[in-house]
Amino acid sequence: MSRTPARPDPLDVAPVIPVVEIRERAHAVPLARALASGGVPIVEITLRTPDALEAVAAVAEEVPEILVGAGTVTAPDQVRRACDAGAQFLVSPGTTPALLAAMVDSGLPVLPGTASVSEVLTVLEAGVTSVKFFPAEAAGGAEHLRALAGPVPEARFCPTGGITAASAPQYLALPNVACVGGTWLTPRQVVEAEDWDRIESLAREAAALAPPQDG
Ligand SMILES: O=C[C@H](O)COP(=O)(O)O
Ligand SMILES: CC(=O)C(=O)O
Repeated sequence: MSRTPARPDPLDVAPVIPVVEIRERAHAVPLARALASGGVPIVEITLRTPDALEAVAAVAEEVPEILVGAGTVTAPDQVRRACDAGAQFLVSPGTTPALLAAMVDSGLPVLPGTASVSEVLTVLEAGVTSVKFFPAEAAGGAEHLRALAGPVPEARFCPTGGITAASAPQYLALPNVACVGGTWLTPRQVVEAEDWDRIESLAREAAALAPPQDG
């Protein structure tokens, strides 16, 4: 009998989840390889570009050393398409009952987006404890998350939105933050120049921000 191997929680892979918009399909595989070589074996490809699902599929197929997820999942029908493409986790910027149900039903690890205590409670009610906090800087930053550690200690966060290499450590120091998300590892001009060495070096710096935490 074959078994589907358990997939790691995306929060436990690296201190940073790189959030990537793929504008050229051919960039997906070398970019993923550069992140993994730099010590960040995880990437969230946002479903914001025409080639995003094919990029997810290419990375899932050709870069087994990285965990590839689909981000910007905003509607239930995108969940099936992301699963069919081979996504290994799903990320949404926000949460609705229908979207949350579809994400949970997928059986994949999920990172639903929240910006309020009520949204966090909704996600916890669905049995999900890995939670995205978006848009982190605009929605209250590290102070917001520090305030949540008392009333909802079971929620583990990946704050995303406006975070940089300079601001990441203040989030990573919080007990309820497992990792942060951000685009700073993959600047658009660096990707367009296909400067994969630079991406690898940015990943190396990000990997050194903090060790991955145990589940
Ligand atoms: O929407 C964009 C990402 O979720 C975060 O981007 P950022 O790290 O550039 O703020
Ligand atoms: C905001 C984000 O990272 C997403 O669109 O999933």
